[in-house]
Amino acid sequence: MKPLRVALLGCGVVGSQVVRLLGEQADDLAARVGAPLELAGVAVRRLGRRRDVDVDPALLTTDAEALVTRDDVDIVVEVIGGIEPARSLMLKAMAAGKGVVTANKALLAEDGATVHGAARDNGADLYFEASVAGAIPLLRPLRESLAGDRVHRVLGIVNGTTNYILDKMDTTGATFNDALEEAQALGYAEADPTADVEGFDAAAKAAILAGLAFHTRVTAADVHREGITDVTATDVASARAMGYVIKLLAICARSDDGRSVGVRVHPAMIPRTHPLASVGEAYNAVFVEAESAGRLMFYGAGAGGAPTASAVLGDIVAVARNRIAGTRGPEESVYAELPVHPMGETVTRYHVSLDVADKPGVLAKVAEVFAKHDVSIQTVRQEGHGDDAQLVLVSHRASDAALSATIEGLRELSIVRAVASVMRVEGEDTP
Ligand SMILES: NC(=O)C1=CN([C@@H]2O[C@H](COP(=O)(O)OP(=O)(O)OC[C@H]3O[C@@H](n4cnc5c(N)ncnc54)[C@H](OP(=O)(O)O)[C@@H]3O)[C@@H](O)[C@H]2O)C=CC1
Ligand SMILES: N[C@@H](CC=O)C(=O)O
Repeated sequence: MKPLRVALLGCGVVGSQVVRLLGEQADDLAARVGAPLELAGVAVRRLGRRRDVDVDPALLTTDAEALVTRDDVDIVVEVIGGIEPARSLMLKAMAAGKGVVTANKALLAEDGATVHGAARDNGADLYFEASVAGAIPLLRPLRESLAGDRVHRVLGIVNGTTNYILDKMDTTGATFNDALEEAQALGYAEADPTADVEGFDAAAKAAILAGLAFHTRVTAADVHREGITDVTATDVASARAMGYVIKLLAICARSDDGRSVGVRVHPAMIPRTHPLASVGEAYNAVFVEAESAGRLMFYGAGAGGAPTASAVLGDIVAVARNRIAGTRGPEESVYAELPVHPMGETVTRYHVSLDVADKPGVLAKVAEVFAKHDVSIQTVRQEGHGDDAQLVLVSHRASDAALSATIEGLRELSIVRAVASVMRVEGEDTP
């Protein structure tokens, strides 16, 4: 059988592992696909750079544009990252009739409409399993296995770098910066790690997940996003002391009436007994709650070269099989135009620590502010005395707007020296 030829765009952390797997597993892949898979070329930025894998120098090129339209190329794999030139190269490849595989969540979340539109208009395959949660097969189940169900909520840990940092801060007392450096050295972080620690990467993944789960269009700009740069060692330690752990969560949920969706990424305290609490290192875990299927949990390596390359290879095999069979994979299924509601309308709970004057009447004044905004207090306790006195409160569920107005009100109280920390609490009532 005639080989299927793969053009690889990018040979960094992920791309080098794609090259390795294509070489090491050539016989098995040929047997599974029904034809050999051959590398037609590898586009990079710097030809002379040392790589984690041996690449035949004759395959390397800096002319990615020429590579993606070559007649002898069947499948284009984009693992460059970022918006341009990745988008133009993928559009060119699809216009030239190639099947495309990508791990590029930033692009899909920013301009999925253009990329999916090009796949539709050109009758081209577009597979992107590696764009969310690394090795975990998550998008295919959402796109295909759950296509007959109604998904209500998708919730989980979708960024390996921030999970690695928070886990190390919690379990070894590592500093934020040391843990981030380790995550970078291990190949988990984005080229610009701000994307990880400020929550942009998780927000892009949340947008992709929400779009697939609810058959609607969600872009990164629609996602409420908070990163982990404000999470301090003290926050981590006090969460631990109270039986919680801090995780960066992505939460995509239909509203109760089903007419809108909420999509948010922020750090949250979850009880240590919650299944997500034990997700350590750069692992990811995602719950999907569907009407008939009930609650499903997906867990595995969320970042890193080899795990991500595993997902890329799965997509290459799918595209290759489609080409041999003369079929196409699933098109994007966007039929519901569900607005994304503002974060203020989302119902959450807050954990609040206040540095307060240690004198009678303080609790009453604080409680008055909560009551003014119609927010009910679930628990309250005092820690420390005198100059070290702190009130630690956990609210019942209320709209995020009411909760943030409560915090503003507390800041204005003269008996509150400082709002020491505010963190959302998740996972006590639901998984
Ligand atoms: N790392 C991970 O754990 C995961 C990454 N991803 C996604 O995979 C993609 C790749 O990530 P990763 O491998 O970590 O990134 P790297 O930065 O390690 O690799 C990027 C590669 O792209 C090449 N490149 C950059 N610009 C160009 C250009 N203009 N033309 C041709 N080649 C170019 C670089 O070339 P050169 O080597 O010469 O500099 C490099 O080989 C991103 O979209 C990322 O979000 C998804 C899941 C997990
Ligand atoms: N930087 C990302 C890589 C995988 O998507 C992460 O840390 O999760």
